Amino acid sequence: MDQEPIPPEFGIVGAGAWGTALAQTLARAGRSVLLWGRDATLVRILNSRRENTRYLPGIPLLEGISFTDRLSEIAEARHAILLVTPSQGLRSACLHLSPFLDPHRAVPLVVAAKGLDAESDQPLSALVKDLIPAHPVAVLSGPNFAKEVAVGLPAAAVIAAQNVALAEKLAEQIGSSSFRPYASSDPLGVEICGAFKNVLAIACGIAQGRHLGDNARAALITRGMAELMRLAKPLGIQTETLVGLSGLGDIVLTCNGLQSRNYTLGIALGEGMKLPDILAQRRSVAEGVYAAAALHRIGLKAGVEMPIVAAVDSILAGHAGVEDVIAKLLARPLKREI
Ligand SMILES: NC(=O)c1ccc[n+]([C@@H]2O[C@H](COP(=O)([O-])OP(=O)(O)OC[C@H]3O[C@@H](n4cnc5c(N)ncnc54)[C@H](O)[C@@H]3O)[C@@H](O)[C@H]2O)c1
Ligand SMILES: O=P(O)(O)OC[C@H](O)CO
Repeated sequence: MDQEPIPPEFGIVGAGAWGTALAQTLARAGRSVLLWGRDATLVRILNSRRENTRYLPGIPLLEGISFTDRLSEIAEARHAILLVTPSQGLRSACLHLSPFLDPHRAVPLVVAAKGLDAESDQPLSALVKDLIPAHPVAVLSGPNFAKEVAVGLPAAAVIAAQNVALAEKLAEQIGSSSFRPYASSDPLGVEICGAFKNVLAIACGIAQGRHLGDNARAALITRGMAELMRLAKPLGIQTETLVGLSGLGDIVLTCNGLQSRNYTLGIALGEGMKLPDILAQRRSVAEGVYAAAALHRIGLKAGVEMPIVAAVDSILAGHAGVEDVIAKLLARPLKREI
């Protein structure tokens, strides 16, 4: 008699660079993983070549990973389901996944995308909770370029959940000798940091593209941190989160790293390219393009001054040119540092 196949320990929704890298790190930790991609052609390539030729070319994928284009199979995952679509695709991914989930088993859902829902300005974990209320939700974030994680270079991340025991359990299950997740009880803080760093990386890229120098980048990063600290207060975000892996850690990485899609998008803007032309040349997502407007609105609602976020938003929306925005930022009245 044929035996029923054992469901995978982890399901991953989204076969882009990060979903694939997370599958790889889980497989390296000895976990069984099923990776879902919505594009059947890519899934066929993944199955036949065991390489994500589109989003993570040149990296052989480990044996513990299987691939599917059927979301129903992901719902069987025993430990957790990682949600790794771009932020603006998460709503539809949840709506498609939800009917297959068993609310009585309530497998944890882990948001590994970095952004905010542009329809509601909600953090993604809140969106998932709204759409799939019976399941516990956690978030995974930190300074992690997909390619480095995929080849097994050392990296650290943070896993946050309101119930910190869940975050600790997931950290145990996901961690390995090359990938160290730290647990946190501040999912909102981790998500706001993850969205914010992408916007700041675009600002730093613009400065780089305009050849404004290293001093300007250091000033932008530091004043960006000041904006984040101001926003953190009314939102109730823990200070430790701001200087943790999802905050300072990811800002250090993304605002300097030529591997960053947000930073390089900023460079192209600074060099004078138009946003639609930059986006048309890219296959991969640059989340800061969507997060800037949402964060700007969140700042206004909270009564918090966020000049760098506002500047990036106005450039991306085509309301102002790069030169004007830079001149305006530099002409702001002098004030106390804090
Ligand atoms: N690439 C990285 O280094 C990295 C690291 C950490 C976090 N992240 C975050 O992970 C998320 C995904 O990024 P990525 O790098 O994997 O993106 P990517 O551009 O490499 O791939 C995105 C994938 O999502 C799929 N997709 C797009 N819309 C979808 C939808 N509506 N439903 C289902 N699938 C959809 C695409 O087909 C593609 O497979 C982003 O929020 C990003 O900020 C990326
Ligand atoms: O390429 P980016 O700019 O999306 O950055 C990737 C990761 O978020 C870095 O932590």
